[in-house]
Amino acid sequence: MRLLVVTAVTAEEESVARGLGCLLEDSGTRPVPGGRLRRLDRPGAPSGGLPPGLRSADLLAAGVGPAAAAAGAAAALTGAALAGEPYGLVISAGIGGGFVPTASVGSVVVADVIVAADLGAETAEGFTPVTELGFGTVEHRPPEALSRAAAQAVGAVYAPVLTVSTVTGTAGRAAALAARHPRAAAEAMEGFGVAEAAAAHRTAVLEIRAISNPVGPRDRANWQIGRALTELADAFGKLVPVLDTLDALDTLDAPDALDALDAWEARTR
Ligand SMILES: O=C(O)c1cccc(C(=O)CC[C@H]2O[C@@H](n3cnc4c(=O)[nH]cnc43)[C@H](O)[C@@H]2O)c1
Repeated sequence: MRLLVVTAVTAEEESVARGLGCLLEDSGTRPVPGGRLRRLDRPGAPSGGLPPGLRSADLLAAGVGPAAAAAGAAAALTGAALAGEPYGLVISAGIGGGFVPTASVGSVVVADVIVAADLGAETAEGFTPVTELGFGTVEHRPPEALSRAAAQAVGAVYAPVLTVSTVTGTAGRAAALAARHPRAAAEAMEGFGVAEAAAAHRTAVLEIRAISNPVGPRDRANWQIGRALTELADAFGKLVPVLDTLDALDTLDAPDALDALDAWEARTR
């Protein structure tokens, strides 16, 4: 199974690489339009054949925000498909803000749903999501059994992760988001962009966030970014055994990847 992990910045990419390092070796970089992929490969078996399971991971630091994330993920997914090496799974990963008390600083959240929380219109009655205006979508759902297994392996909170274009900086905004999304555990700025690109390629998506700060009044000096990056690396280390079971996606083209994942989910239930 080939994996693409999209982060915003290289510090997050480095954490993911450290976490996956127990299984995969760094084999350099590959260009993609607008950026470069860092390739981690699994060493071949002595016979020259590759063992089943997770074969490689491409890591992409695509920039901050949903637009940069979508553009980067789409370029990588398209490049891989054209090269005849489509990805079986895309993960949006990085640090994020946690809704207190569900997700405290230092905890990890795996999304059961990835929500575009500010994609819509402001009206006299308040915020209206774009779907109520007759357009598009505001939610992407990761495969349930896979995301649940990932959360369990990592010891993560399993709950909605919101994607916003503006980091929440007031108690009022935090309360408004929590009222609209009472189950939300985290907010970040890239998940929905990555999920849109994955959906266009009919490829499964996960989002994993290590919490660096509470969602609420802006207190940038107290963001615990180093701690969150360590937790992110730890989470990817714990995720390896789950990713290693996804060999069913190995030989399939992207259009079939979701069907293969359904089959995997049926087997593991
Ligand atoms: O100094 C600020 O207030 C500020 C404004 C915009 C962006 C930033 C960043 O540091 C980028 C945020 C980066 O990290 C993720 N992240 C982390 N915590 C949060 C949060 O509470 N809300 C939204 N995003 C967050 C995000 O995914 C970005 O990649 C700082």
